[in-house]
Amino acid sequence: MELNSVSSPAGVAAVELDGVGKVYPAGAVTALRDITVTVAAGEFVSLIGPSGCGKSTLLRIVADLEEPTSGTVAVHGKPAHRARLDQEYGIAFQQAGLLDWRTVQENVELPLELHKVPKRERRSRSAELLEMTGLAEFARRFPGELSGGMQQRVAIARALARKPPLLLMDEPFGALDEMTRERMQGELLRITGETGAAVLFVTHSIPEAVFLSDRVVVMSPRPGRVTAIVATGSPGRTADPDVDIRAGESFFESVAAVREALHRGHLPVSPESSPAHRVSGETPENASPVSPDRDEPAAGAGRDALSGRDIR
Ligand SMILES: Nc1ncnc2c1ncn2[C@@H]1O[C@H](COP(=O)(O)OP(=O)(O)OP(=O)(O)O)[C@@H](O)[C@H]1O
Repeated sequence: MELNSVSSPAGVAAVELDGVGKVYPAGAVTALRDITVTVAAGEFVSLIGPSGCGKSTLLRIVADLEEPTSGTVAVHGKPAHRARLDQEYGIAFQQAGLLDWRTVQENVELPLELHKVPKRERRSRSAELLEMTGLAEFARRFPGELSGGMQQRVAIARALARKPPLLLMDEPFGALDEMTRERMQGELLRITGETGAAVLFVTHSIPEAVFLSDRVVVMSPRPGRVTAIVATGSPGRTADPDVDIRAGESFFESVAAVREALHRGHLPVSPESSPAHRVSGETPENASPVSPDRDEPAAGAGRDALSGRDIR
């Protein structure tokens, strides 16, 4: 099927964040500080960090839903605002954001409608996506009749409708049961593998980040800074379908590396410590497996990245 998928300009990064900071005026909250990250065309990059460290804010800045206070943002070489107008990406955020008065099928077809894709093509594409997300029998239902997880799957199908060259996803699988979640992870990799789309993905799950990503960007507690990048090589994409990659030793090692980086990011930062590790332009090939932003080894007490409990 020939869809009007958007192609990424050759050699141009999908996302380039340079020195991005964000201070919310309400309460003068510094959410982000000096974030420099590049997502190459076709690359899968996850953001992981403790609750409130600014992951969603960063994604919203890329999507031009928030203005950065400092630094610059480019999406396929364009300023964020231009990229939004040109619909350079598909979005699937925590809140499904579906239109209540449209059926499931009509929600999925919305981006295609906006781009004047003929009806027959729209129908065939939405049918394919609803089949993939296990929602075929709910095509004519309305969002209010679905569970939260099902609504989330509709939002994912909609984000994929135009086969965009970039997907911005904020915990898209958070509300799904474990089996559906694993299936959707596999489907997402299959689809992005087929379309060559880059993905900037927010998750709280270390195994999910490792399974999906070429690189995992680890952030500190608020104000969010990049404290490490773990090159994981997208094990889910390269895996032999007959092998349970999640049970393998190298998968376990990557999970341990991200966990360790998260814990290190929780250690207090002294004013003398060096600035956050620069990651701009790093690729899966040249990124170090773990790139902490300080030289000191992890020592002393901190907070557990995921539970918020104290760790020793
Ligand atoms: N509109 C806003 N006005 C003021 N402060 C905000 C606003 N949005 C977010 N914040 C603050 O910015 C910080 C980062 O929030 P954000 O939602 O980006 O974090 P997060 O890492 O995505 O969190 P979680 O993992 O819990 O979803 C938080 O301290 C939050 O309270």
